[in-house]
Amino acid sequence: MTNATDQYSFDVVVIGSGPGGFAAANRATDFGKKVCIIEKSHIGGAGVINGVLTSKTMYELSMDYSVAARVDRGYRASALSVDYNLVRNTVLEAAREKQYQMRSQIETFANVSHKGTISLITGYAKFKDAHTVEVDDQGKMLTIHGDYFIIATGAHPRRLPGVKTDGKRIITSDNILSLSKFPGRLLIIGSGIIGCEFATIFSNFNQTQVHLLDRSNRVLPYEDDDVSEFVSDNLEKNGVIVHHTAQLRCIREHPGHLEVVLDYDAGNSRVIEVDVALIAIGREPNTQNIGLETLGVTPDKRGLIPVDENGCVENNHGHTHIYAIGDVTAQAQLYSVAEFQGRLAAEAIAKSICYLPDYSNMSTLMFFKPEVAAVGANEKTLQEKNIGYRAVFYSNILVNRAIAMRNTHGFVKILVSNDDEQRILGMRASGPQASAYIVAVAHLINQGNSLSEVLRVFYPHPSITEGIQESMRALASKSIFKPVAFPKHIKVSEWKPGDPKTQTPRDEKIRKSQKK
Ligand SMILES: Cc1cc2nc3c(=O)[nH]c(=O)nc-3n(C[C@H](O)[C@H](O)[C@H](O)COP(=O)(O)OP(=O)(O)OC[C@H]3O[C@@H](n4cnc5c(N)ncnc54)[C@H](O)[C@@H]3O)c2cc1C
Ligand SMILES: NC(=O)c1ccc[n+]([C@@H]2O[C@H](COP(=O)([O-])OP(=O)(O)OC[C@H]3O[C@@H](n4cnc5c(N)ncnc54)[C@H](O)[C@@H]3O)[C@@H](O)[C@H]2O)c1
Repeated sequence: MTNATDQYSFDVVVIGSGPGGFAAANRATDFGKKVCIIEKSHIGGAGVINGVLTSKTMYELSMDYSVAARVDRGYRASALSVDYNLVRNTVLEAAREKQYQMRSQIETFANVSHKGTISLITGYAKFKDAHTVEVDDQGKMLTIHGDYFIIATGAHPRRLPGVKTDGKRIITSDNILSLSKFPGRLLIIGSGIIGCEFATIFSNFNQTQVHLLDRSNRVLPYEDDDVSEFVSDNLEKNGVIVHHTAQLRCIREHPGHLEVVLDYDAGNSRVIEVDVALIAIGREPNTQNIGLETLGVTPDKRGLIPVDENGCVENNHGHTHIYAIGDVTAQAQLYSVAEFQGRLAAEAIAKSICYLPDYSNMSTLMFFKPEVAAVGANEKTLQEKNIGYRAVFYSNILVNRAIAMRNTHGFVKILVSNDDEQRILGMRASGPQASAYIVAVAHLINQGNSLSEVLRVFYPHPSITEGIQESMRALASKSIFKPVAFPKHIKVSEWKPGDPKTQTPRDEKIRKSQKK
């Protein structure tokens, strides 16, 4: 770092220390680069605070609590209680643990005896020109010059028009840790991943009556109907009141409570009382007010920065020396994607690209009860692209390890190409360990493997993954347990272009229930 009257120069300037920025900075040191990370707030971004690590810590605690509360397993905990402040302290302890690891790494590479170095600068960064950013550290201005820049500024919760958040009673996921106690009654607006995860967490602790507003009749609207229905039913079993096909008309603030008016597609309305409303209707990229206009870069209508396959930002004149990664780009808003893209940008700057991302093997873990894991294509995406497939559903009811766990609520659903090769295209899995074994199928997809590769291997017994092998055998009509004997638990189907889209009788069922 060279310092001349608060002016600093670096090979690579990274804006944002979330999973994308942190990975990019550290990979750049592998190439001997002098790097700085500029962070306006918490180190680790949404990868740590008010995001992945804090929500997952809270999830794990809530799952432990819900297991401890069970009375059907031969044991019974007595006088079980939970205190929000103590839960919050444990969550913050987990976040601090990770942040100290990140800071230890940065301090190690602040040492100039290393070939590559990292400096951490605190403040809000904004481009002044193509090679300069200004950093505002609470009024103290710094000027940072860079040969290359990596924009990793992440995303923030989308605002709901007409509803103002106050961080106390009307909140977003950024304010969960500011709550001082479990809300008695919580309305969650938005039934995507964040909405369903917090519905799971708060219902697990069993201190809160949870209402989940689902404006369509599908929670997780991008997943196949059977998966969406499975998740929705589980939320309801856990005590969540799911308001399908409901639109929020307004929230009226009273001194002791919030009055919420919901309008259902069926024509009726309902007024409910809650203590806290959590808005979780998606996240928008942090691309405003960072000086993109000075670079000639125009975000798309969703605010995303246009990039090439390496993450290089394109302006009106073509490629630039600026990269954008993670939640500010068009790919999925996931930790693993931000991290991969960060590493790739650093490699591209060093002209040493190792691997380009193959998004067909991208996986997502969803922290519900039970957990759900997804990799590759689902039926919806294949039908949209007119790609034929065969599908198999195999319930954990038939998997010995799940039987031993007394935990058979789950399944694997695998899609393969509808040809002789039967290449694996995607999997959805739920139940114990689904988040751990999904990556095995990601590898199979990445290697272009087919059903036969799975049939060749010894699957250890008793393991949850035996469901994967038995489901593949069922697709090949070679399974040990037969679909004809267990029609609800082993299902094989196929879809060809021209066939009607897959449907469930759910729409009618929900319309009837809302009219009651
Ligand atoms: C509640 C929640 C739970 C989630 N759970 C999961 C999960 O289980 N799995 C998963 O894969 N993903 C999950 N995500 C998504 C994941 O957090 C993001 O995809 C990921 O953090 C994106 O990384 P990023 O580096 O692009 O941005 P971020 O993590 O958002 O980091 C951006 C950083 O840039 C900083 N910054 C912004 N503007 C400036 C500026 N102008 N100057 C300086 N600094 C700036 C911010 O302060 C922030 O620290 C979750 C998100 C939320 C909100
Ligand atoms: N486990 C994970 O991987 C994980 C966990 C949390 C978040 N994330 C990431 O964070 C991103 C944001 O999560 P999210 O749940 O906020 O977004 P989302 O896109 O997953 O879901 C948003 C939901 O809000 C609904 N919605 C949108 N506008 C609405 C309105 N006006 N009224 C009512 N409902 C409305 C949508 O129909 C959808 O169901 C996700 O896309 C995901 O990539 C991932």
